[in-house]
Amino acid sequence: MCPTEPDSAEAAWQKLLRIRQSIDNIDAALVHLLAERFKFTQEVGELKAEFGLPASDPDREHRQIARLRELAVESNLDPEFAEKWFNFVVTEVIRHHIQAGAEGEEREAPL
Ligand SMILES: O=C(O)C(=O)C[C@]1(C(=O)O)C=C[C@@H](O)C=C1
Repeated sequence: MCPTEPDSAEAAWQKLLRIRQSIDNIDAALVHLLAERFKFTQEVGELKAEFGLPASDPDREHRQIARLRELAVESNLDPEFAEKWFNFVVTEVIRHHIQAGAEGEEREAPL
């Protein structure tokens, strides 16, 4: 048996708990990072709504996807997954931008 492998069910359980602590920390960091990203995209949405800019920017998205796919490969992460994750987040951002634009229009033209 490899010396770093747990040699009993108890040792395996201790190792699982230790690994889960790191997974918990990473999940917390991801939530914090996503919250920060959405704070910034909210600012972008307000800017776009104020100046009548389109909610989505497909060129920017394509450039980001190419960049993130490269970073994923370098980091040994599946580039398909990186692209899916980005598209999932951006779809939500665009939904917020459209909502912000509609609310801005309502404020400008009340019934
Ligand atoms: O950079 C922008 O213009 C944004 O609105 C942000 C963002 C993103 O979340 O990365 C979202 C929508 C656009 O299609 C492109 C990028």
